[in-house]
Amino acid sequence: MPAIHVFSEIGKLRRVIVHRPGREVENLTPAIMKRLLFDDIPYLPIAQKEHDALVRILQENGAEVLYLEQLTSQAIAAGRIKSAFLEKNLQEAGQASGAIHDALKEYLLSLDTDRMVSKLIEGVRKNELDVKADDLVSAVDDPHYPFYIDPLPSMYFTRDPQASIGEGLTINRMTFAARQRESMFMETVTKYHPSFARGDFSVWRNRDHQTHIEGGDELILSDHVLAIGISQRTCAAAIQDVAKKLFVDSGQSHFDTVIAIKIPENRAMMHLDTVLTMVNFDQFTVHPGILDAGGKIDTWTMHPADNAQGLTISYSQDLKSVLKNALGVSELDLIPTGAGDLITAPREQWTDGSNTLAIVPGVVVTYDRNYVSNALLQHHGIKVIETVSSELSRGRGGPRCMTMPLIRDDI
Ligand SMILES: NC(=[NH2+])NCCC[C@H](N)C(=O)O
Repeated sequence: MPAIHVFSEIGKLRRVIVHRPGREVENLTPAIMKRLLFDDIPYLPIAQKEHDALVRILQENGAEVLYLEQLTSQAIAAGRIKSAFLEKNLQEAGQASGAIHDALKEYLLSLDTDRMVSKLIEGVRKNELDVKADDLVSAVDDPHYPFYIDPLPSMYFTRDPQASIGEGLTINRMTFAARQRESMFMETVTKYHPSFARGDFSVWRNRDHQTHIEGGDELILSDHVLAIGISQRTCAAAIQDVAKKLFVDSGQSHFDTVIAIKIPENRAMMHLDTVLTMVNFDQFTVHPGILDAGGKIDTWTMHPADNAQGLTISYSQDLKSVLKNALGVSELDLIPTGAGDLITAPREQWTDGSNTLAIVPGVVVTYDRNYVSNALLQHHGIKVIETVSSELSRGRGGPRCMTMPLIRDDI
């Protein structure tokens, strides 16, 4: 089996990457949480229990669960790149040189590799180090700001900084500075981890770009169709870039259809998977808030072509018929989040009621708190496995965001 094999959103989940929330979450304060993309501070011991419960569900249903920080640490050991990995992190964390850089480097290198990797995620507080500021960079450092290295509290949403597509992945340039370092970990894994050493996968797009794309916007609808959100986090240029790459490398990619779907740019709906996820061959959850009064939404479908752009584009506002055509199904069941109720829909969308993780066709993992959406899914014949969600949901992501599939069975 190649290192990556994901040709659907719903094929039986076999191998998946997660990150158990750690002390980075306890490094949030009201003063910095907004910038670090949190609306509240999760209670860590409960968040960890909830995360462990999610992992157990995945394992009991036949998935192998891998932890991103362990993979990173193994990759660093295999590549003997501890110092280089640290240096790159320091640079991107804004500590490229000077006395602070030197003190951080000495301190972090003295830790064993596992601990160093965790520490780069948790963040480094100023009171952990004793720095003699004998250079300008260090002298002008703001003494009231508590961190030398910011925490990465969104790290448990492993879906976003990297996303599998077919037998490859995108390693993403993240939109906000708060998350930019996150994709460095998977970049290192794909370069140095023994499980990726056969090179039997493609990097469709790496993190060295100026335009942004995030995995929450990347949906694998079938073995030849992708849907990608144009959103707060993903721009048209990046989508077109991925489409071209997939079309040109068609020998390896199989993908001949990319549907760009424009969703509102706001905090609650930062990615396509917060408002639209696939739960079965012909069934999706959809947040009614993305459709206008006439039930319309802007979509552009791209196919490969022998022209200067290398692709054709067709525009439509009829999401249902676009999806039906692309998937070759005669009927499509769009199941509204919160049963489409004026209050329940936005409330449950806020806690990721639309963010389902399919583990086989027709079986999804969802947060227990979104009980109206869950009941409706069941009513539509979907088997719903509920997972506990009081604290995890405070990070604004659900079961799909917290899981990055590496292998799914074909359907
Ligand atoms: N695929 C997703 N919807 N991910 C949710 C990410 C939440 C994270 N706090 C952020 O704002 O970036």
